[in-house]
Amino acid sequence: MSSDGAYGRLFIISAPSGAGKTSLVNKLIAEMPGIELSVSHTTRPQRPGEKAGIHYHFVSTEDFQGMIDEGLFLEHARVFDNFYGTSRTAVLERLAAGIDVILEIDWQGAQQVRAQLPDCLSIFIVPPSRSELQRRLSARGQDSAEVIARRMRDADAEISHYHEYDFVLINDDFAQALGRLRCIITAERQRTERQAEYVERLLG
Ligand SMILES: Nc1nc2c(ncn2[C@@H]2O[C@H](COP(=O)(O)OP(=O)(O)O)[C@@H](O)[C@H]2O)c(=O)[nH]1
Ligand SMILES: Nc1ncnc2c1ncn2[C@@H]1O[C@H](COP(=O)(O)OP(=O)(O)O)[C@@H](O)[C@H]1O
Repeated sequence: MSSDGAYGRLFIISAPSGAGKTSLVNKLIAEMPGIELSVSHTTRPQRPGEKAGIHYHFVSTEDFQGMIDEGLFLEHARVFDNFYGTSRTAVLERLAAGIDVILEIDWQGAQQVRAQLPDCLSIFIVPPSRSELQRRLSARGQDSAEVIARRMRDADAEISHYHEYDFVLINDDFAQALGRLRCIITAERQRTERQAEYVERLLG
């Protein structure tokens, strides 16, 4: 718990690959104090430009399985033939310290987190169109044509879970989508139960 007695809020962000969730979240975190991104573990190969411990904790399938066996994941899932998971202690310690945490995870992970921490707030990001999604995946220039084709094939399956989320954001104009994301986080921080201690102190 933080010095004012409040736990951090947990935000889940999901989107089909290439919709822009990492770009939006990185920008948000850079400009907003008190909110951090959870760094996932993955068995996927490191992309050029990605840094271990910053973008992901890159681990072998054997080590990932060991972490599952030890119960170290809050959630984990197989996505595009690789494993991804969120460290339980890293998230819970930050929430207990009053820091808001963002999880960038897929719909399977989102379901697992909601079942354990129902107070979390989840946001689904969609691209303006399929063709723009394909264009962004290609323009990112980090995946082979085969990997991009696989991600496009799986996009519909991810998007079909949009109704399980509290909010849906269309990432067409970047600045507008970022503004809307900021609004959701800010509104959540103003919830009555999160301000109650402050107001009670004011009342004496
Ligand atoms: N369940 C779960 N999904 C994750 C986690 N980390 C990333 N993902 C999802 O894995 C998918 C692929 O991520 P990545 O390989 O980084 O590709 P990108 O989304 O195109 O940058 C995305 O849909 C992510 O939301 C995690 O810790 N848990
Ligand atoms: N609103 C936007 N308009 C145009 N390009 C965007 C927008 N949002 C993100 N992008 C670009 O699309 C690509 C995919 O974005 P990224 O954040 O990596 O997606 P994700 O994390 O969802 O896979 C990147 O090259 C990024 O710069």
